[in-house]
Amino acid sequence: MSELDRRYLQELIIAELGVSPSFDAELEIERRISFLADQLSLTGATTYVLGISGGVDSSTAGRLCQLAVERVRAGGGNATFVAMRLPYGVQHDEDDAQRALEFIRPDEVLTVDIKSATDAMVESVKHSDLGDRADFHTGNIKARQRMIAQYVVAGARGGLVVGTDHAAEAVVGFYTKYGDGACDLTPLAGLTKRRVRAIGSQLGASDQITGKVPTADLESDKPGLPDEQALGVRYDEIDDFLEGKPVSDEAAETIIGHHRRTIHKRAMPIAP
Ligand SMILES: Nc1ncnc2c1ncn2[C@@H]1O[C@H](COP(=O)(O)OP(=O)(O)OC[C@H]2O[C@@H]([n+]3cccc(C(=O)O)c3)[C@H](O)[C@@H]2O)[C@@H](O)[C@H]1O
Ligand SMILES: Nc1ncnc2c1ncn2[C@@H]1O[C@H](COP(=O)(O)OP(=O)(O)OP(=O)(O)O)[C@@H](O)[C@H]1O
Ligand SMILES: [Mg+2]
Repeated sequence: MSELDRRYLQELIIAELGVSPSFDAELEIERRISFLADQLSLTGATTYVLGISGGVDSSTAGRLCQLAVERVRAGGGNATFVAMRLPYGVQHDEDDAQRALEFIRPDEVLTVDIKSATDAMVESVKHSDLGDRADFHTGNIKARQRMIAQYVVAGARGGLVVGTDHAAEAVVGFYTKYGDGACDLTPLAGLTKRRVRAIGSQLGASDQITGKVPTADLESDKPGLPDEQALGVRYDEIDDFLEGKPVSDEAAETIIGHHRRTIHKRAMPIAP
């Protein structure tokens, strides 16, 4: 691909994902809290539901949700934030998840262990050929079990499920389709990873939270596998690409390759 073609594609992707050329953490916090508060009155929902893993994305989105529901209540409205802990058995970095909850100070914490549901599904499909990546596919079952748990709570409480997708994940399609990719609204949309960290930090998250190595943590064989290792590209490079800065040929090709292979995840289902 020529330099000019690549540059053009970069601009198209930046526009597709709505990454802003400038960034002010305070302004973005205000804009996103207002968005979350407004959506409750617009939809008639009274509850936000979000899984809290201990990672920076859910910590930041969770705090924004809590601040939004507090704002709605201060205005006389009815709104609650339910933070869900969704471990698969015992989470190896449970301390980080507890630190995230201390930072968020959610109205309610609900814990659902997704292990039995995940294991039951694995057992039920084991007669089908899962090939040599069974642990990888089980990881996607975990993400989808978390989705089910959040949707049942949202359904029962007149709530909406909050997603943590942002531009740096969306561009490479690094999420499970209809798993953590399934949600009703995405308050972090358009942000690069470093901007999510900056917002988290501005909201008062500790360095331990904002500096935590990003991990999907879905594969039992590879606990805490860093996203950057799975993706083959660093978030700093993804962020530079999305902020319109130059990146190495290798990084650009990796990002564009992931983007191309995951177009279907950012689109409606294919129809005739
Ligand atoms: N061209 C096409 N047009 C329409 N649909 C297409 C398609 N190609 C695949 N598909 C469908 O998409 C499916 C594959 O997508 P999907 O099921 O998502 O699975 P896949 O993309 O293979 O795996 C999910 C990836 O996201 C990562 N992840 C997941 C969850 C959370 C996080 C995190 O960062 O926290 C990361 C995970 O580590 C893994 O690398 C196929 O099984 C097929 O059903
Ligand atoms: N163990 C878990 N408990 C509760 N929710 C989870 C868990 N693991 C993942 N999730 C949900 O799935 C989302 C996607 O995970 P992802 O790893 O992208 O985000 P994160 O863990 O918040 O941040 P990071 O990407 O930096 O690790 C999380 O934001 C969270 O809402
Ligand atoms: Mg994570």
